[in-house]
Amino acid sequence: MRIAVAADHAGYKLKDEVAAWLRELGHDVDDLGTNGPESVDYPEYGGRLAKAVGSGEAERGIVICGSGIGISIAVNREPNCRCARVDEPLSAALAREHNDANVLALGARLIGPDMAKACVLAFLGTEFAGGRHQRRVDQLSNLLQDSD
Ligand SMILES: O=C(CO)[C@H](O)[C@H](O)[C@H](O)COP(=O)(O)O
Repeated sequence: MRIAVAADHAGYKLKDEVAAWLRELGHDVDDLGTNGPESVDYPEYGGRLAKAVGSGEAERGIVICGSGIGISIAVNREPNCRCARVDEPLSAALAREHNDANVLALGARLIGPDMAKACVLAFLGTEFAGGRHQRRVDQLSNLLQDSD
């Protein structure tokens, strides 16, 4: 699967670890930065990733900041992205099964690499259930159209 990853300074180390692990698992990973500890702003990196996933360039995205909150808000500004911030695997699976989330947000100051990887595995390994959930996801898209 082609997966884009992005983080701010608080998340880049965890992002690097998750990206290397995803490559070992055989995924194609596009690393959209940041790549060091210098302070940067999460809207820029969330915005880059949102473009990559929203345009279809990447099938899924993973974003990481200190809490996962700011960068998830940034990604959710893109109409074609549904970003879920989670800190345990059941929420990651439900974000796929019920919400067809295509971007996962993690907080590097809140969870460690093992929990992050468990969340990512659940996110990548769970299918959208469709049915009544499709109707609700369609309603989310309609909310954005109505606000134009
Ligand atoms: O957006 C956030 C909080 O909602 C992220 O955790 C950021 O990484 C955090 O705000 C960055 O904080 P810093 O004090 O500038 O390192």
